[in-house]
Amino acid sequence: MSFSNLKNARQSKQSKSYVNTPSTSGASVTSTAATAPVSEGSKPEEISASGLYASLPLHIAIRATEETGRGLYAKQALKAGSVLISTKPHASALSTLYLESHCSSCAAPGTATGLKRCTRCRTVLYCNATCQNLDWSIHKHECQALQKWAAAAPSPEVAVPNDAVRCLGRICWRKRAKGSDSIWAREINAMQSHRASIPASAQQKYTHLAHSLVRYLGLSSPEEIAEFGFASPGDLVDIISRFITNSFTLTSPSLTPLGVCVSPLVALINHSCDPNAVLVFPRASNDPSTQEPLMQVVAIRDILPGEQILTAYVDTTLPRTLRQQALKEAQNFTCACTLCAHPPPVDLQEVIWCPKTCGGMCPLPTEENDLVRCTKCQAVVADTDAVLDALRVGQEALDKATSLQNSDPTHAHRLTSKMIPILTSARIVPSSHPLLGLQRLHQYLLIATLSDGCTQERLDEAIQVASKSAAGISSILAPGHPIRAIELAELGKLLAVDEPAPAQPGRPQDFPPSGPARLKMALDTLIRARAELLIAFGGVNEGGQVGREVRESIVALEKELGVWKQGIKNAIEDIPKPTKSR
Ligand SMILES: C[S@@+](CC[C@H](N)C(=O)[O-])C[C@H]1O[C@@H](n2cnc3c(N)ncnc32)[C@H](O)[C@@H]1O
Repeated sequence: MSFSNLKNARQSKQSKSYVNTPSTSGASVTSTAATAPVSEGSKPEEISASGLYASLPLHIAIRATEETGRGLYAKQALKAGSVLISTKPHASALSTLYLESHCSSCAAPGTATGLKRCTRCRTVLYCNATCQNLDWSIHKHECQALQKWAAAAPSPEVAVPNDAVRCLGRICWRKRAKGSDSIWAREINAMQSHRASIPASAQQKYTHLAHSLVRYLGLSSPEEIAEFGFASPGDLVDIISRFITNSFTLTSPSLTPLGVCVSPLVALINHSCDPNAVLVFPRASNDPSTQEPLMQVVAIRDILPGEQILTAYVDTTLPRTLRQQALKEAQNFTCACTLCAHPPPVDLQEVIWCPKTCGGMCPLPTEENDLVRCTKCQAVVADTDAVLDALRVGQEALDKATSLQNSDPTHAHRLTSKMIPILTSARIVPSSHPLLGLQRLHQYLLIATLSDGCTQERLDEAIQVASKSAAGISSILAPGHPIRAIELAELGKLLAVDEPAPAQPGRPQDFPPSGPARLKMALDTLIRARAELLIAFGGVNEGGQVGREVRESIVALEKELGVWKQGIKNAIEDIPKPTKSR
């Protein structure tokens, strides 16, 4: 495989992400339709969809409980790898970083012939006229708003509003066009709003978003606000609250966060840190320009009849304390899933190796509790201050490198290169935070440097880092989780890249191996990756775009290895047979 096949494999997973953020409880739902009449206890109660959600499949029901409000439930057994919901979002917007490189209609990356730029606003680009025409009914409003925004911008850095403002603008224009009584608008209004319980810490965010939206939509009078079906400025806060609570990260088929999108149906799904389903954008459609971006909810475990369908709102590679903190801050609820309520005695997301190297592990020390022991040999960790220091600087470096990854990748790479050995020497286990995050970011930055020149040294280093990331991820995420499947696919693809200067025969090299052994390892890894991709991105989608690419690589590698084996066979047959000596 040539190096170019690796491009687009994965870019950063570390950038800002949207989640479908929840509010306090079912009682605070202010929806106008399909609102949850919450049950007395925790027994889920079936509720009517009130004519909404045309794409709700027959095998899924909307039910509600006192504790979590509405949710989606399986009416029949659902197999891992089956696509539970497939729907186009009501609205989506690319983040500013991707406006130049992706189509603003179908979210595909630019092709070799290049994307076509809107000649009026010069801000959005499209694959072709089909994509442009499909987007025109909304973009015609957006186009003018973007031009006005750019003309008034004090500097080029703020010449385009952020994706949240642009997505909200798209929702408002579409709502105005369809009418407040349309099913489309009723579905938007049925999404949960936190207007009544906005935490003080979030007030500034809401105010800023509201000001930006008013400016972007060009609203200057109550009459203009009314045109969008808002009875008062308070209704504007409501739509912002619904957006913040229910928006999702729009991702590429390899999980790169590309922007934001909203689907009222998918927003009915509640959260678990141990989810049985995932939300992905596999690019499954046969008619990409008209259907994409297509959101799909895929079961990653077998789901029983009556079981609730649950996805994770937060990055589940993070330790429990950070997940809980993120859910509380952004979504105002305390997660009581099995992983949070009954954490395992050794949580692989926050552990160090035993100081006596017995093979056991110790929980991470904290400022409050610095007396920690190996759970296997009971050895006490003596150097807790050093571990705490390493964790603190590791977190700082991860935050800094994450923020610099696109603007100054060299600096970000220096930071990850420096920090990984420090955390490793503090005996942090590779699946633990923040080492895993640093490792994954380092891998992304290394792969990016390969495009400047793929030397054997750089390629081998990228493979070593990818292998550690894949091992760390595999120890904490279940088989078939998309992050795990993509990590394995990336490792396999790196192993399959043609070696610029393979190690000479006879020169032993531990890892990665060279020559045919490397190809065999690539093949095995890609076969494992494909099995997981078929679950993560749906069997009917053949594992999505990445699954289809991996299948092609497997076929190519099998051929290559076949040629090699045949070559050996031929060479053996060509060796003249020793003649019998007299
Ligand atoms: C995106 S909505 C999900 C659908 C929502 N239950 C509804 O009725 O519209 C997020 C909200 O659901 C609730 N929720 C979701 N997962 C929860 C969980 N694990 N525990 C408690 N509440 C949860 C929270 O109230 C949250 O504000």
